[in-house]
Amino acid sequence: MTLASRVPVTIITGFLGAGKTTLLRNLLQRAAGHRIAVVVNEFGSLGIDGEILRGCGVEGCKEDDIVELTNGCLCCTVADDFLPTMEALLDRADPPEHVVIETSGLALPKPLLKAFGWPTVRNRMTVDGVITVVDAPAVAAGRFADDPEAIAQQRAADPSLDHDNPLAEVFEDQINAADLVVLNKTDLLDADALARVEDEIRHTAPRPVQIVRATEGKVDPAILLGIGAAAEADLAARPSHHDAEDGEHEHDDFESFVVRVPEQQSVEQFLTLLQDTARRYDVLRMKGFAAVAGKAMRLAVQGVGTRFRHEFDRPLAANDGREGRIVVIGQKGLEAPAIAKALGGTLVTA
Ligand SMILES: Nc1nc2c(ncn2[C@@H]2O[C@H](COP(=O)(O)OP(=O)(O)OP(=O)(O)O)[C@@H](O)[C@H]2O)c(=O)[nH]1
Repeated sequence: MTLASRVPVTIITGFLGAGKTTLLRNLLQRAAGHRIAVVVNEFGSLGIDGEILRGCGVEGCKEDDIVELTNGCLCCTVADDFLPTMEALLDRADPPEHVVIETSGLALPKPLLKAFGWPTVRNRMTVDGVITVVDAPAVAAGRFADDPEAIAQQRAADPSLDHDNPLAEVFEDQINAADLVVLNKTDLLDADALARVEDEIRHTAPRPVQIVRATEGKVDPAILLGIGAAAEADLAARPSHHDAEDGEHEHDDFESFVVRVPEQQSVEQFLTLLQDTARRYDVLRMKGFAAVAGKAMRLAVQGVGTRFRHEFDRPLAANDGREGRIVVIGQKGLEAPAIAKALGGTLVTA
């Protein structure tokens, strides 16, 4: 295979709940007809993103075009899991024209970029672009900002300290790697606030970066695909906290677990319960499914902070039972048993 015919790969990154899966679903719908393979890596063990994408309803989008890597965070399992997956895609009788990778919301993209320099894929794939999806209202609310007082105190004790907020570190790495930033959820901010968020991103980025605004991840596929960045050959321009950490990074700052919840009496009560619990325990992300009394359809719920959405997404199968499951993700120290109790459920994994 000549260098010119290397398969382009687009990496979609962005913090938990920024809208990566929503953007990808939209892209698959609008780019129908192209042979796109999707690799999804999620933090939390329910495989919800893969299920959402499989249900995208796009004609010609085959089930085995969506590959889930659930064994830990992509950026730490590159050699074991990721590279063999890439090779298997390339070796298919009908290989994809384009590969899109959705990283977990906590992944630092740089180790993944580095993987494209490995001998087994170097001559066969090129990173067309890194797209970082940003949750505009979360930035505006200061989710990724350091507490200036706390950091000043901690720096006095440890001058090498960069951030006191682990979210700031992940956000910065994801912006640093970007060829394109999609500023998503613009429906939730006014023009002034959006302009401030854009300024903050430009200020964070180590080099000029293109920013496009979006709602519901709707961006023209022609903007997303075909950037032609060859990002794997341009690593020095993409500084990372991972560079200084000898290959380790701070997933220890975050944790996730699953809560089994009983059949719910009403959608409204359940949403209120989820919201109250997210607020009280400072949960970053919740997503999952539940059964509701008298309903044959499954209730899918998605929470980013205290903002929740829900839909009845598909009929419950006979073997689904009436018990639901919710993934809960937050910073280390989440009170898992208390959260499970607050949701009226049982803790499955901690
Ligand atoms: N208001 C609003 N909500 C949005 C928008 N885009 C996505 N969402 C919602 O935000 C939630 C998270 O979206 P996802 O696409 O699942 O986010 P993600 O980045 O894939 O999440 P993780 O994979 O868990 O990191 C969902 O409830 C979406 O419906 C938007 O533009 N506006």
